[in-house]
Amino acid sequence: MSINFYSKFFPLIKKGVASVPFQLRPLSTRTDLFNVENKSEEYAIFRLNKPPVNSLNLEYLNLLNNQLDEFERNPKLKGIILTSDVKSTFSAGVDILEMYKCEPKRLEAVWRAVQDFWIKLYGSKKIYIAALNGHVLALGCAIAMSCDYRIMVDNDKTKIGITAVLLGINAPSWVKNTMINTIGFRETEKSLKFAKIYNPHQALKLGLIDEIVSSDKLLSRSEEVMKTWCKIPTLAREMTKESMRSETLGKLVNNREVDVQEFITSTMDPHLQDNLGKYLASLKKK
Ligand SMILES: CC/C=C\C/C=C\CCCC/C=C/C(=O)SCCNC(=O)CCNC(=O)[C@H](O)C(C)(C)COP(=O)(O)OP(=O)(O)OC[C@H]1O[C@@H](n2cnc3c(N)ncnc32)[C@H](O)[C@@H]1OP(=O)(O)O
Repeated sequence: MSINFYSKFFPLIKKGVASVPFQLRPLSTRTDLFNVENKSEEYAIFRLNKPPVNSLNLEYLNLLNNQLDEFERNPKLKGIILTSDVKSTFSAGVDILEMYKCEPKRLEAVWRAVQDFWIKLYGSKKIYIAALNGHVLALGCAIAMSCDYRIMVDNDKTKIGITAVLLGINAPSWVKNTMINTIGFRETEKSLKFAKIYNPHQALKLGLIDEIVSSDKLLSRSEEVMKTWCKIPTLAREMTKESMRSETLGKLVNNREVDVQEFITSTMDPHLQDNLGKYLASLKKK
């Protein structure tokens, strides 16, 4: 069995690795919009920081995609804890302003960047732990589900889920598949069909998250789990992850154009545009 999982799906990245020798990275990387702290050679903490809700627009997705590539290029790095510095929100998903009254070319670029992000994250050989400090909605939920493990703060007001259907959106098949692989077919069907939003205890019961901790323990517990997992034989862990995920991953990798066209067609639909306008207004009114 091939163990070269990442390069199988990212031949260009593979080419980059082959032509650019690995260089030692600085201890941490800080931009205005995220922060990477290398806790040891083996793992890093990756904090999203785009207030007010870490919404994902094209520029931010491109920035995050570059950072995922950066992680992938570091052979010593085994795992990443993905979290957010924004108070009470992990991510509210795609920036709705990218979808409302949008230019088709820009929308296409946004969706390709969303696909890239999911393919890189879901297809990574590294260990990703989602440390969910706050709300985890829509694409934010798909991102969390694409990690290997989810730990969420114990706060009844914190929400996790995907409510696409309320706006007339049929979630893309790779989002559905990611959810099916996390909580099973029946619960996914109920969750998406009825736009279910869960608090942490409901999500834990469902298996949508794996642990709940108090907010002051979120990072220490995530690091504890990460350290344990870093001790697992790397090759076997990577091969297991590949064998568990390659089928689902391949379904999007081999079907990207159809997925792009479906997204553009459904988003440009006047009825959906109308819904998005009302939804945006309701968010602003609060
Ligand atoms: C629209 C499509 C819905 C679902 C699609 C789902 C799945 C399909 C998967 C693939 C496609 C993915 C698409 C998406 O991800 S679209 C994004 C959908 N996201 C949401 O529906 C979340 C909306 N936000 C909220 O519910 C709340 O903001 C949240 C996260 C619970 C935080 O609440 P709170 O702390 O009270 O903050 P505010 O609501 O006051 O928000 C502050 C500020 O941010 C603006 N904002 C919130 N979310 C978004 C967003 N996703 N995009 C752009 N802007 C957003 C909000 O309007 C406020 O703006 P203001 O100017 O008033 O400060």
